[in-house]
Amino acid sequence: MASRSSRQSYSHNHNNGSSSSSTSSSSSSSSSTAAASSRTTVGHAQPAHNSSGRPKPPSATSKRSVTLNSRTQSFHSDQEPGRVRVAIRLRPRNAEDLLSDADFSDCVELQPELKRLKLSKNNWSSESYRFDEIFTETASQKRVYEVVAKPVVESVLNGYNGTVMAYGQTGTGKTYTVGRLGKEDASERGIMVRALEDIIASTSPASDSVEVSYLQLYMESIQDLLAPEKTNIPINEDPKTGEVSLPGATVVRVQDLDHFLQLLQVGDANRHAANTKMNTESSRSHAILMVHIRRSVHEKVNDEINSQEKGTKSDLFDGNGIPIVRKSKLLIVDLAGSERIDKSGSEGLELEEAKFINLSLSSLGKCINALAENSSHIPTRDSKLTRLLRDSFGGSARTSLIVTIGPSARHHAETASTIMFGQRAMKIVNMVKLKEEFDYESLSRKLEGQVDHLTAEIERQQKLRDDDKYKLEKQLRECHDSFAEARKVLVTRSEILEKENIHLESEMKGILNELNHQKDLNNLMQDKVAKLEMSLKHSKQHQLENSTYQKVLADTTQMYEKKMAELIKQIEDERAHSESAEEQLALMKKLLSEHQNSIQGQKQIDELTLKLQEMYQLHENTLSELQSLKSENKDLLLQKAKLNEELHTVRQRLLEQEKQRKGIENELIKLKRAVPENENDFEDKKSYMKEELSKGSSEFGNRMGSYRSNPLRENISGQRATIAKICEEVGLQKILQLLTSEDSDVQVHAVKVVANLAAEDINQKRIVEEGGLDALLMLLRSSENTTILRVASGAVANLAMNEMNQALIMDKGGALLLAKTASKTEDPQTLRMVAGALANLCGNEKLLTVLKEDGGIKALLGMVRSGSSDVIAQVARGLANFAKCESRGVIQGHRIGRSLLIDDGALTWLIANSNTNSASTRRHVELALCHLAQNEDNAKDIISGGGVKVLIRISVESSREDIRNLAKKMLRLNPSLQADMHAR
Ligand SMILES: Nc1ncnc2c1ncn2[C@@H]1O[C@H](COP(=O)(O)OP(=O)(O)OP(=O)(O)O)[C@@H](O)[C@H]1O
Repeated sequence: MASRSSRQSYSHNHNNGSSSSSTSSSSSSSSSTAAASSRTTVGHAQPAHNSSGRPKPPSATSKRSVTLNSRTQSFHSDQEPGRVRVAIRLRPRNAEDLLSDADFSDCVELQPELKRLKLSKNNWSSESYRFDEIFTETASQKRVYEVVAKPVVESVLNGYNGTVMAYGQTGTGKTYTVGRLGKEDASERGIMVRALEDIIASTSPASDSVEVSYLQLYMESIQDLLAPEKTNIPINEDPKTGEVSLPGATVVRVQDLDHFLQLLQVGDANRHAANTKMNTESSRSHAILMVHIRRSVHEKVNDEINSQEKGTKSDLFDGNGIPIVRKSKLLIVDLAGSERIDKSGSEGLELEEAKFINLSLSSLGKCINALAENSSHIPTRDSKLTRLLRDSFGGSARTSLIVTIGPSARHHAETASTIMFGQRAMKIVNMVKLKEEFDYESLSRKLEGQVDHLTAEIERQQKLRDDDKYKLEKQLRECHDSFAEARKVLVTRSEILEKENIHLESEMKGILNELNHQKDLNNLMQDKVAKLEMSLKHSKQHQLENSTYQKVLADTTQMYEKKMAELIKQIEDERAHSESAEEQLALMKKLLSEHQNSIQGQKQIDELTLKLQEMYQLHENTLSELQSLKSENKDLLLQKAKLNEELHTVRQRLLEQEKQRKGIENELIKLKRAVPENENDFEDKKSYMKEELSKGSSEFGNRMGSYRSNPLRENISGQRATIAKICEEVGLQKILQLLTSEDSDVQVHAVKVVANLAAEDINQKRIVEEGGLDALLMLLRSSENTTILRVASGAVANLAMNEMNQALIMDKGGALLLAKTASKTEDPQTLRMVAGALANLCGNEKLLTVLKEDGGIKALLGMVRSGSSDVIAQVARGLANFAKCESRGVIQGHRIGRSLLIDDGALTWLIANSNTNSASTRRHVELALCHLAQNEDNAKDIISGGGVKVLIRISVESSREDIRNLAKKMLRLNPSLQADMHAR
């Protein structure tokens, strides 16, 4: 139930929808509609409104839109979005009604079409009431669900909290309406099952979660119906949001409807039911089903919100599709019966139950009255039920109430009060709020996923690039190799060609020379032939002229002709030779040109070079591509780093939020728990342990064992650890400053913390160094507060355990102050602390004289007046310490004279209390007497005080063997005591 301040700004008072008539039943239309319209104009949260661009609340689910009939819509009309809706359901007559109400007269008459109910007091008077819906006894479970609960369920699916509750007298059908499992007949299913059916159908297990807790509130104790051993579960109320939660309750994630049915069955089996006279199946507890829905909001919606709320969200989230979750809670409550105790005939435990039920229901009624009347105080804290339902009435949830009534006139009074309850509830207007938040967890998961994806992508690209690079380098190497090979081949070939060329050229030269020679010869022959022809001509002339010579001439001619033929043949041969030489030359030339052609290989080299250049270019390109990929890679890495940073920021925020929340919770708890209630126990045990340790008692080991396992000790060490942590966080200096605070409460807490710190050896030095001892002594000097005096004395006692501090305490007048404190208080706890402190100081041999002068011994002895065995035990311990130090001084030879204890009357007290019942006191008294007996100078007083007899008894009867032996030794070694013994 919301606080008055928040509610006032949203709600508006509403007229009662009832009208009464005396002789006839009138269906007065005192208009709740009119009132409702006035309510909606008063700045209501308007969840149905979509002007803000937010998803339209309660009327539609995002996954499965469920069509509502006109009656459903009017029940949850958008006109009054936050008002608590109330429906009446009339149970059919049962066998008992039929038996008891012989005349079948009903006290109620339903007018469902008018949404009115007439309640007849008697035959002549009735009252008419208007409700949001009226269900007759024939109304089906399905219709009841669809009208009353389904709109709430849809609203919850859209991110609003919702409550559906059944209220009514025992046996009127609350459990039937709300909790019926309907295992055999699905049409019988109640609201819980139907609600979960819809929720499961409208959510996706991949992105959403549906979790349930099932509890009962029985006799003001919340019990987990899914784990019945969990009882008394505390209620947690968020001081900021007012959200109510039960951190100790079992929360089960629902897998499917069968799973939920199983859970419900287990819960129902555990539900405590006691029979009453009115209904053998009566539920004596309030059953509460809590359904927590967490839904991821679609990206689109997210974008819409981002665009609507630009500037309000951090840049980090802009355009990134940050997941948003809607968390909502549905409460389905089956209240225990609202019958009157006297009428139910309850007795014994059932009477007690009924009282608790009445307590919770009546405080629910009070809250509803207060809310309906716009009261400034809503008494939500009166019962656990109202604390649990704090948010359901006047809070931020959408609430439907189904009021169940029976028809019988016998229950007129209960029915009337039930109806009035419903009427008042109708006036309450809630401030329905959408609860959306960034899903930092899934954002974190999403970012992690992105980072992983990017990392894998970078690695993949890097690998691809490495592969490409490797391939290109390989190709390049191969090109280089083939280029070098080709070059080598070309060089060899060109060398060979060169050589061949030179050879051919020289051969050609030779042929040319020969040809020229042949030509010359030819010319010569031609000249010769020409000359011969000339001579032949001349001869022929001579033949003519000289016939004698004709024959010779003929012979000569014949010879010359022969010779000419020979010469001609020779010329032709030469010609042929020349031709073959020319042919050879042509061949040579051809060969030469061929060779020259082969010189074109050079061109191939050039081409290859060109090709290589191209490949170089390609390589260059690849390199530049590599370069750009590298820079892309760099960008990706930068993006990754940015995402990591964002992830870190988000995690930090999550941690901070969590830390802040825990910090606030813990601070309170810490402050409450910081100081153990009974630190004295610890002190006792600690000094006891120290003492026992110093004696090396064998039985101490056993005791120590049991002490270690003592839960009190564990508790105290836990508290000590908490205090040490606080000290670490707050700082000792600040805590010590608080000792001087003007607020005595603060002083009390501070001195308790300091006392606890002082109990630990490791803290004592620091406390003294930082002025803690001065502050504690100041408190002893000035405070009148018993607690402060007690705890400060305890703290001084703790510090006085440390030998280094003992002289300081004495120097600063600690003994005087302790003595003064002892004289001004009668509080045994304080006296015990003071006695403990003085007893610790008594253990320092150097301080004995000053301690006595400052009145320490007198103060010790004075404190026995309290009669407290704890105080007396400390006194005895102090005297034993004192006597022991003295006897040590006597043995070492630097102390003479009788004991300082004797003047102050300690010996007399020791002798008188040597037979005390307290084992601890007795042991210390025995020890003190033994040590006093060590000093010959004390003998006279011991003898005169009757101490010899006591020492003899100690030597025989002491429970401790070492003390018996010590007493025997003293009696034997002290001559005066020996003499006295013999004289007896
Ligand atoms: N509308 C209904 N139709 C048929 N039977 C009904 C109807 N309402 C209640 N009953 C029957 O009446 C009996 C009492 O109902 P139920 O146990 O639900 O009452 P209740 O209000 O929850 O009682 P209690 O407060 O004691 O738990 C049951 O047997 C139930 O089946």
